[in-house]
Amino acid sequence: MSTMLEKIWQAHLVDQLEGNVSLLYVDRHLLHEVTSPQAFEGLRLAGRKLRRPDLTFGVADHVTPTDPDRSRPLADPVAEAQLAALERNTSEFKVYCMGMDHPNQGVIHVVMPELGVILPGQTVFCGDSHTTTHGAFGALAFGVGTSEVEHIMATQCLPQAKPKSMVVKVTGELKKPVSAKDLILAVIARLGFSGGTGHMIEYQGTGITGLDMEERMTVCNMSVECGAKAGFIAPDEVTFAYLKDRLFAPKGRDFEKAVEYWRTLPSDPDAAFDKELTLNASEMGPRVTWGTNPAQSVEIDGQVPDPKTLATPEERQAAEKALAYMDLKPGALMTEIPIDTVFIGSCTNGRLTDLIQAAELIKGRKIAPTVRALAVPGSGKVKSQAEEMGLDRIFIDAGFEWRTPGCSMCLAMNPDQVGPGQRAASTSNRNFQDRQGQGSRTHLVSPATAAVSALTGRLTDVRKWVCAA
Ligand SMILES: CC(C)[C@H](C(=O)O)[C@@H](O)C(=O)O
Ligand code: SF4
Repeated sequence: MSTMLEKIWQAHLVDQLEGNVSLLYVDRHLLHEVTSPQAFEGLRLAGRKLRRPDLTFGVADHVTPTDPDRSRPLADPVAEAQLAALERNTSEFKVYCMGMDHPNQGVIHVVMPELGVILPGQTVFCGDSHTTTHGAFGALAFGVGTSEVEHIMATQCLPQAKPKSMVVKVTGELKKPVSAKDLILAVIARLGFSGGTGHMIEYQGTGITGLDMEERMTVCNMSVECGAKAGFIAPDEVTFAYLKDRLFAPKGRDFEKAVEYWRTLPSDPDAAFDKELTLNASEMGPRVTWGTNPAQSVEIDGQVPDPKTLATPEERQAAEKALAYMDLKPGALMTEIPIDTVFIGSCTNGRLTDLIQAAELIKGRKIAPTVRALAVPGSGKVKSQAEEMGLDRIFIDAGFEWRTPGCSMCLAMNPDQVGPGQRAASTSNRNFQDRQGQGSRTHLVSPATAAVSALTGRLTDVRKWVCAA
């Protein structure tokens, strides 16, 4: 009668500390250039060794420019220092690291799964909130702070209070072109910006088991956006097939033995959860955010809500503030909102299937002359696979910029930014004030919605587009 959370927690329990705090063993520790330099420095100052370099993996992504010209030193001295520190530290402490020139370099949450670094039943931590992505494999995975990064480096353990459990049951199946991104935006809208706080969400139901691994990663990636500690999905045949033969995954007989163990991980059918939510995937349409947090979304054929109609004073106040920042009027049709920037990429939607979906819609067409559009593969592997399929040509011929891998326009830590007052349709996961650049306005959407919106120059209902085409 255990949940998957209890099973994985129990299997990693090193010691029970005071209160509700457990000391957990860490199977995978992921590092990037923004949150690791200080932790390495702390380790060095304390004269400590890195406990398990073999369980630690690094990659350059956040400040890495996506310009194909990657000459060093970078123009931004802070970015240069962060990248140089990552390279120096991982080489000194003997950590496998994909620096800026490594062929597999890319966004950490895209790169690690595709190399088979992440396996079901593992504990996976990283100084990055979207570590929740790896829950797609049935791993207990979430972001930690820089001091915790240092703690893991030194001990390979992490003290943690056990979160509460929540099950989100998604019945039915998505009706294409409605996507996993629309699904998770709908879940977050239902739960609210902090509705998941203190909980670990397990996603269940046909709406989830029908998704491929890339779609499951999109769902788990955004779990943190409703305040949840993490989200995860029980491993199944889809998971095992994805992992087989990946670089760091077990091979041959070891793989079979691992699968036997992985099959024991799913929550028992009668396991009890602290909280439960049910949604029907077949009723979902494409979604778009209108506000400045990812819970503020409606379906694309809807309207900007009137703050007065919202349930609580907090929601009303947040909506008023958001609409002022976004320069939107209550009642405006979402499909009448013009956009000038389109970003397809990030750890939410920078994988091969995301690029394929977008490319199918723009093939042989041109983006609106008022739009700047970026297609940014999430990793070197995604980029080369996309290029083998000729997707780069489709994007370039349509007027997109085809970039090299990195976090890019997802956050304003590198040269890809949305200007003040500009409005973007973005496949990333956060629409906070100034997120994509000072004064930038972000509408979170799926790759399909981003693609058709690039063509029309306004937020567009991909269902109508598919019918018309
Ligand atoms: C820079 C990093 C610490 C941050 C995170 O924790 O998520 C970033 O990846 C983000 O998406 O906001
Ligand atoms: S792509 Fe965006 S959300 Fe993902 S790790 Fe990079 S900055 Fe964070």
